[in-house]
Parts: sequence; C-alpha cells; structure tokens
Amino acid sequence: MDLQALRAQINQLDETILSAFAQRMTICRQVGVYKKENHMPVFQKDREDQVIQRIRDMAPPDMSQSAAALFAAIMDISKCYQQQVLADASWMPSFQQVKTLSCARAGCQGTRGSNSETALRMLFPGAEAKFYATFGDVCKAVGSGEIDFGILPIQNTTTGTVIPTYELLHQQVGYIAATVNLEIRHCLAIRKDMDPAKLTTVCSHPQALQQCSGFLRESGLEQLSYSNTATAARFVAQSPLPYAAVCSPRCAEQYGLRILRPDIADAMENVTKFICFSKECLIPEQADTISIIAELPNRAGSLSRMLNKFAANGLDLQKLESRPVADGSFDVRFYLDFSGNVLDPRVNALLADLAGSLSEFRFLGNHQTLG
Ligand SMILES: C=C(O[C@@H]1C=C(C(=O)O)C=C[C@H]1O)C(=O)O
Repeated sequence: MDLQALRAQINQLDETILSAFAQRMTICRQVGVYKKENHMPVFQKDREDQVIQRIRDMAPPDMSQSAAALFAAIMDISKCYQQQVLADASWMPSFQQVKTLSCARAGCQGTRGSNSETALRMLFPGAEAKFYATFGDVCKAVGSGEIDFGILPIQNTTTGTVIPTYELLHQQVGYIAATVNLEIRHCLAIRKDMDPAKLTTVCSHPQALQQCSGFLRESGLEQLSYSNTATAARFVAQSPLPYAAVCSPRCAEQYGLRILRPDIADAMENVTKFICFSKECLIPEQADTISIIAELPNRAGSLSRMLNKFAANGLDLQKLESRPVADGSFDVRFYLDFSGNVLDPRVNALLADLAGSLSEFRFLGNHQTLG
C-alpha cells in the first residue's frame, strides 16, 4: 500500500469536507439573521435531536456514534457562530466598567496579622480593614453594603482549592472584580518566655497545618485547628499553655512572638490566590479573566462538548473545578476560569451560547490580577 497515495486521497476529502463545512456555516449564519429578526433563541434542541438522529440513521453502523459526536461538535460551532450574529448580551448582569477599583472599606476573615489582611492591604492600601469571624460573615457584610469588597482565599499552590470559598460563590455572594496572589511564609512561633522543650501543641488554620505537614509530623506536636493563622497567634501570645502557632513572620512580630523555626512549609514556593468581590458587578478596564459556574447534564460527552466550545473560539481555559451539586446524586457543578473580556464579541458569543444551553449558568465576574 502506498502511504503517499492514501494521504493524497485524505487531502482531497478534507477539501470536500472543508468546503461543505464553510457552506454549512454560511447557511447557519443566515439562520442566525432569521433568528435575530424573529426573536428566536439560537439553541433549538428539537432540531438538533432530529439532525443527530438523521446522521445516526445514515451513518455506517460502526460509525454511528462517532458521526453523531462529529455533528454535535459542528452544531456547537454553528451556535457560537450564530451568537456572534445575534450579539445578544442579555445573559450578562448589569455591570459597570471601571478604570480602577476604589474602596473605602474592605473586609476579610480572621484578625489583624492574617494573610487575608496582607492580601487586603495589597489590593487597597488606604482602605479601612474590617475583620469577620467566618467567610460567610464576610459575604454577608458585602451583601449588606457594610463593606465595599470582601477578600477570601480561593486557591493555594500546595494544598489546592479552598472549598468553602467555592461553596459561597455558588450562593450568589456577588462578583469577583480582582484577584491577588500572595506569597505565603509559615513559621513556628512561640511566646518569648516559653521553653521550646516543653511544647506539646501547635495551632493554626487547617490549611496552614496541612501546608506544613512534613515539618509538623517530624515535630511530634499535637495539632489544633483554629479559624485563622492570626487568631492562633493571638491565642498563643495570650495563653500560658505550652502551645506554638503556625503563622506568617509578620503576624508573629505583630503578636510579640518569637520565631522558633522560619519557613516550615513543605513547598519552597507557596502562594495563595485571594478573590476580591463586590455586590455590584464591577469590571476593571484591564479585566482579563472570566469566572463562571456551569452545571451540565450527566450525559456522555457533555463536558467535552462544553470544553470544545472554548477551543473552537480560541479561548484559554485556566481552571476547571468540580464540586458536588449536593442533591443526593453524583452530579457535579463546574467552576471555570478562562482568559478573556466580556466586551470581546467571541467571548460574548460563547457565554450567550452557554447561558442558553446549560441547565445552570452563572457569571461570577470578569477580573484582573492586581498587586
Ligand atoms: C442552524 C440552527 O441553529 C442551531 C444549530 C443547528 C445546526 O447547526 O444544525 C441546529 C439547531 C440549532 O440549535 C437551526 O436552528 O437550524
């Protein structure tokens, strides 16, 4: 068999397919114009079911499944193409485009000296900082207008996702306007008059304890969870107990503690990303990342079909997180971050398509990394 000759045949067929594809897209564009004039949604499930059934019936039996997948992909491309014609942004909440984020009061969880406070100061050096007991309380304060922005950790390079923040994002806490990446340094800190030999226990936020698990395992110290690294440091500073805290060097200094061991984290590079969110949707002019929630039907290929739409529009996916829907099924909800700005027509087309075809679609913000 002659490989060159076979490839020449493939090339010819590709030309035929490409020409038919371009013709099909041109007609789909006309369908898009018709839908715009007649106020029809782009996605027509019944028609798609008919198209797929017809293809399955016509395809050679051993290719019925792959032909159906190919035509599902073609229709997904066609819908995004039509969305560009419609240029409908009704999926988008009302938003304000801003040059910079101005903030009088911002809030975070914990107390002074926490990493969250450092993130807050990086974002808004001149703002009044307010502290709350829980992540949920930060969200409530944003909702009531007590603070302009809430700051919550969302991801760490060592321990991964901060799950409670994702749960709150689903409960409509507002819109992400910015993120900031903070290099985290953990030290073991004790009271200045404490004899290190007498230490029995170490306290900190569970994520901090986890990020230092290697050192702490070796140390043999008992571990105690605290709501925050700074609350743990404050407790150690005020308590007569033989306890140490895992906190930042800045926090140890703030509470008058002695650094017994610096840099005890397992990973040399340890960075936490914080989100900054507000009640109203604010989009900085330089916003370059979009966050959304997408709930997909539990059907073969539904995730790959959605991801293909990003690829077909040349949009770079940065993060895909799945969390349970928590309804007794094993269904999951996806949280996606991808590069783009909502004012880009391609981005609008993709988001309009997702909003029109998913069982749950939520826009979480178009943000920028600051600091
Ligand atoms: C082209 C249309 O729009 C969409 C795309 C389809 C396709 O590419 O075949 C089918 C149904 C619609 O979801 C249409 O409505 O006919």
